[in-house]
Amino acid sequence: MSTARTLIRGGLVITATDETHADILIEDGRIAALAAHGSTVSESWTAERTIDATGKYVIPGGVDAHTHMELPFGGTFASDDFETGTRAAAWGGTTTIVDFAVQSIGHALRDGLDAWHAKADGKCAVDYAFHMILSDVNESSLKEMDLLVEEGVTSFKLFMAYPGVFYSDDGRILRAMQRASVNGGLIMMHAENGIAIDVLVEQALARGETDPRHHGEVRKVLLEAEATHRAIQLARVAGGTPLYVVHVSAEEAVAEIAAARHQGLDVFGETCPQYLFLSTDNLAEPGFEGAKYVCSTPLRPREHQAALWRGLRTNDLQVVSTDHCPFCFSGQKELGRGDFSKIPNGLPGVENRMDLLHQAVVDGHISRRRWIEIACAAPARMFGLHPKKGTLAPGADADVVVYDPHTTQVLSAETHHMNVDYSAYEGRTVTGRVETVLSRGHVVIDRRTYTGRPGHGVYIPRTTCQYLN
Ligand SMILES: NC(=O)NCCC(=O)O
Ligand SMILES: [Zn+2]
Ligand SMILES: [Zn+2]
Repeated sequence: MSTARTLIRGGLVITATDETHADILIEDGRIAALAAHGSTVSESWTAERTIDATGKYVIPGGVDAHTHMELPFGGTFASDDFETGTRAAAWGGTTTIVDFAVQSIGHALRDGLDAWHAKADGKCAVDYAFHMILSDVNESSLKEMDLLVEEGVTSFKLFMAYPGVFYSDDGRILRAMQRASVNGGLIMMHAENGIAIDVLVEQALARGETDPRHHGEVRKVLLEAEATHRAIQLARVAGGTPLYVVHVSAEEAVAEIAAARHQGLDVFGETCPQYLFLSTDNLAEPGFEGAKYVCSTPLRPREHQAALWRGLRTNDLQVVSTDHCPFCFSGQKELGRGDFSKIPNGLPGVENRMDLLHQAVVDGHISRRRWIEIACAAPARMFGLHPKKGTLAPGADADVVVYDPHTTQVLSAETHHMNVDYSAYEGRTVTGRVETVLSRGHVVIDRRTYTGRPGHGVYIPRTTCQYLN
């Protein structure tokens, strides 16, 4: 479908590598050209639509490489489906999500992938792609991995946590890694020692420790660090398979990744806004309020945040994704009243990521270019979406956000667009707000009005990782 020739004029164009006052010409859903603002080249451009970005930032649409729309978990489903979740993503300046299709135990990868395509097809407001969760590594699922890589599902998440659900033992992990080292797939790891955690859960419950804060206490830092270390060693044994550790929350886990990278290994790390902005203080909120903050890996004591920020600055951590996996407080998180282990794991955040990371720019944790690197460019390269996504360059998809860096907003469930009855950041004031969003040249948010539609977003098959050391 062709879109109007569009001009975005007068903004500060920020990519992972440059900041320039430039105008952008968009044609047929792609960026046709950039030229210095006021230059004879850009002055000669004409278009059916001109967006005035004076005083604003013009940035690539966000790439959120870790979402779970409608994930079945703990006897319920994540409360955002692909329609509501991708609309919320658009509101928050994210124009591509990579969600996780799930292989159920005893089923083929293909069954899981087909099911996720059916959930997403015709529903999405912005573009989407899939990783595959491997819950049942066996001869036939290993063979299927090769086919999936060929068709554009090029990353596979394995779990060292959640025994009996998604868990794989070390032998299965090693086999999947060996296969990935041949077919080019990227192994993503949920690195927590789930077997040991389950013992601690049982012992805590036997002592009558049932409140949400105990979720954080049993999922120990050492068990995240140990699993991270083990995953790295298994990847080495498998022949140096690239490894991407998801939702890193603990300083000690960052240290394992940093040490591996120091040795030149292809080990990468992702963290999430909840670990950067929230802490065990939230899990310990009075009554059952802490349930709102139950996710795995868990929130950590505030002291861990400095190591995560440092990792993001030094590139020991490369990506910030949301792990968006919302469950309503009412009726869903409440499943775990009286037993923290029954609280569905996951936090909402797909709408908040770009703003929270801009706040990190305002607070001096990261530079503006690093903001774009960790939220747009790196996830696009890591997951084979570059050069279509994650940057503003001729030929790239015209996924563009006009961002107002001066307006302040208060994050709240009253005003957010995610289908969940609370905000993990309720009442937090942030500086900066998405103003206008284009997805492949279509305006989907027009000066704070939603103008998108379900089905505009298309499935994007991916190439293999473009981020190797
Ligand atoms: N992170 C979380 O608590 N829920 C989603 C599933 C996962 O990523 O492990
Ligand atoms: Zn996980
Ligand atoms: Zn996740």
